[in-house]
Amino acid sequence: MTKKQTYLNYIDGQWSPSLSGKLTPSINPANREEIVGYVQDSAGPDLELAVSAANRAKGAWRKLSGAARGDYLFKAANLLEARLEDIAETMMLEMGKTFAECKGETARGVAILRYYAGEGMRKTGDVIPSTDHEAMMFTMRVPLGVVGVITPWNFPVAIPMWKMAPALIYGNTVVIKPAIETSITAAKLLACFDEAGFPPGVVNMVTGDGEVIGGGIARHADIQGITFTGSNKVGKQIGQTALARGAKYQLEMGGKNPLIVAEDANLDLAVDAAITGGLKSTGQKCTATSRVLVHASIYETFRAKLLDRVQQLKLGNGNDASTWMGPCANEKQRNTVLSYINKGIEEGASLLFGGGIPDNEDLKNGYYVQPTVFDNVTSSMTIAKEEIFGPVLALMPFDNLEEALSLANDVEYGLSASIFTQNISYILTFIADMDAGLVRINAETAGVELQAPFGGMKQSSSHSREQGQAAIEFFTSIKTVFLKG
Ligand SMILES: NC(=O)C1=CN([C@@H]2O[C@H](COP(=O)(O)OP(=O)(O)OC[C@H]3O[C@@H](n4cnc5c(N)ncnc54)[C@H](O)[C@@H]3O)[C@@H](O)[C@H]2O)C=CC1
Ligand SMILES: O=C(O)CCC(=O)C(=O)O
Repeated sequence: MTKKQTYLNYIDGQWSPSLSGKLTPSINPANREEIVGYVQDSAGPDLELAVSAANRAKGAWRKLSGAARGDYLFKAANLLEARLEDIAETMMLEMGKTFAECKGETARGVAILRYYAGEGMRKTGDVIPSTDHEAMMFTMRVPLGVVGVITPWNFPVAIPMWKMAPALIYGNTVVIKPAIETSITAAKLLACFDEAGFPPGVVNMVTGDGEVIGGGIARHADIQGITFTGSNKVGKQIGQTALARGAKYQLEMGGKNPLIVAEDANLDLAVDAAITGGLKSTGQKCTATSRVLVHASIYETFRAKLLDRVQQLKLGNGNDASTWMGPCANEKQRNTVLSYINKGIEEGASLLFGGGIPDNEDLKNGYYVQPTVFDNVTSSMTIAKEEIFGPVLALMPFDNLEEALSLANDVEYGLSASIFTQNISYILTFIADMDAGLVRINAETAGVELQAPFGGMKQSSSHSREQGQAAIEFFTSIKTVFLKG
């Protein structure tokens, strides 16, 4: 057996082992016996070194022009593009998505870097007329300082990139703590920044336990901004810790996203959207469809078409080109999904398909769970309310659009939502009355575009927006300048 590689922290422009001397294996969720490699199980003193390095680097980095910072991002983008296959394969091995999805996501990472590299040349302020005709008044955007980036395992390239790239282009230095499950992918991303020649301390990565390193970032007095994507529980803790010490924070958390299928919908397209939006990436997207609300007049036809398709989905290792859906990303996640499925059954929903661990011999070493469809779901059931983050669809009938929207909005989350219809009045009502940060018409609930603002309403986010030009709002402060000769 070949010895698996150990990946290091990246601090102050150097690859360094944790002072703790401890390592954590990264396990392939498609085969729990396969160790992908080892990453540093870091402790507080490692974080201390990274934050000090970022703090030392921030003065010179913010003084560079946006164009100069953009040049570094362009170089990192080119390196990521050149390593796309390797990084995509690492992502697949660490979290189980299909190779095609991993390649798509890595290409998205390249595009995000290029988009924000270009932002370095765009305006960062406004001229505002002063009441004093001899004075000039304008705003300028200034960086926060050191930004802590805490990311999950479900988009191991895209999420770090859509947080790090805007943080850097607007003049901040960064300390990232990726999810432990996908820390090798993160190390390979950081290698692109290293080889792009970023000055030491501008980007730093410390891998390790969520509470120790992520919590350490939230508490650290020298970190002025924290951007987080992950669970609602951890997000709220980070928000409270940051608020208590006056740091800026941005939280992107869960969703319980509805897909509404009106009586005039193109049923084949709506079925496609329910399947790809709900089950691709094994349902592990905050934008995944989890509730499918179908008009009563077409409910049975839709259900039959959906079941027919779901039964044909092929589970397997992401490296097999015929695989449609991989495993859950880790054992804890599979246990969570199975416990939600059991809750659905206990609370009286009808299990139409799936509901358990597949019994195929070739899948027994992975954290697989069958794609699952429930019928007779009511909005008071746990599976209709809480984020499952797994391949589980809950079908619910409705009689009119008003009822559909009331069901769709009857959850604590408000991230994304879709409707399938050709009826312009339904479309306008849906756009106006759906409480979600992302509303999509005749398209699945998942899939965001990097140049547009992304974020949720209600409990889905801390109400700021990521991506596109909206990112400038979080990663900078506004300075208003009054200038008189
Ligand atoms: N919105 C999204 O895209 C995501 C949502 N989730 C939701 O969260 C559930 C649990 O997944 P987890 O991986 O356990 O998410 P998590 O919220 O525990 O982890 C996300 C990130 O936060 C870090 N973290 C964990 N505890 C922390 C703490 N006390 N302080 C600071 N940072 C901490 C983790 O190490 C990771 O980097 C999923 O079932 C899903 O419902 C998970 C991943 C992504
Ligand atoms: O749907 C997407 O492309 C993005 C989803 C996402 O941001 C997430 O799951 O964290």
